[in-house]
Amino acid sequence: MADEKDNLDDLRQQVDDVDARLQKLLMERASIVERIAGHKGKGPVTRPGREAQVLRRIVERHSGSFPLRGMLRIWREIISSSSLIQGHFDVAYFCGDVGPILRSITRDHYGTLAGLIPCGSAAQVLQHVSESPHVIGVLPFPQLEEQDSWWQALARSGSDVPKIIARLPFGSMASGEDKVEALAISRVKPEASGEDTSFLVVETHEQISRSGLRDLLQKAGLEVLSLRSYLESGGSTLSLLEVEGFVTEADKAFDALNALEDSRIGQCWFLGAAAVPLTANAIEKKPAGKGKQK
Ligand SMILES: C=C(O[C@@H]1C=C(C(=O)O)C=C[C@H]1O)C(=O)O
Repeated sequence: MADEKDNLDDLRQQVDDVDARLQKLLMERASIVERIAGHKGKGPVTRPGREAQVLRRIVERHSGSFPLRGMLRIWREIISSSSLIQGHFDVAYFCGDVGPILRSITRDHYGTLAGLIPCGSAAQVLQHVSESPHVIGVLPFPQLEEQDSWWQALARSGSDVPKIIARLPFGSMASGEDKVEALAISRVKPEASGEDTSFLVVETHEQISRSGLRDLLQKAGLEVLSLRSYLESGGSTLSLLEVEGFVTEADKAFDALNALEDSRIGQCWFLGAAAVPLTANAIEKKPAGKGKQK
């Protein structure tokens, strides 16, 4: 029931006033971003770790009836537009089996203005990203026991080898498509967000069970969250491991893994790291119902 004191025209005037304030604040934000760009120089325009922190704070602060998913979507748009103020970037995405879904996940995350490059194969995505630090790649999250997966191509050393930098969707924005996940790759180094998982590839020369490999990694201080293996033609096995935390080549855990000196273990590569996405639970726990909040 409308409050008698509320006059409809007044209320609309109040909405218009809030809109004007919001727009002014966004313009003010943009001018601060321009100053940040001045400090960054030629540094990367998108910073996935920092972006995750910004979005997590949105969730923490949220209350009231405005749907949190909508709020997160608005902020993704703000962040991507802010990145584009600083410099151009394109996003090459794989339009294979889950192509239309990957496209909408990519668009949700990188916003209306990002240039999208549809690619018919993961190899094409990798090529675009390898050739330019201004291209981000979006690829399907590797499935268990998938034979020919794109991550094997990242198990190489060198500064021009793309790394995993983000996991999408971050805020479960694409409703109904949440089950499809993707990983973003870039030539720009991954950065910690404070709550991350890392991706490693470990080569093994002899038969070693999944639990055996998990135990070995635990000895090196690495908590394995998931493991996908692929038998190479030469007889060795490459395993993609997702481990808890932000673990890079420079990390002690990585050294410890190399120092195990277990003859079954061959080379190890750091593939990158990604901020842990917001769970549906974290988003839904913020009530969107009327009148529940002060
Ligand atoms: C403003 C920055 O650049 C980008 C835009 C951000 C934003 O709008 O909040 C956050 C991180 C970067 O992706 C920054 O690096 O701080």
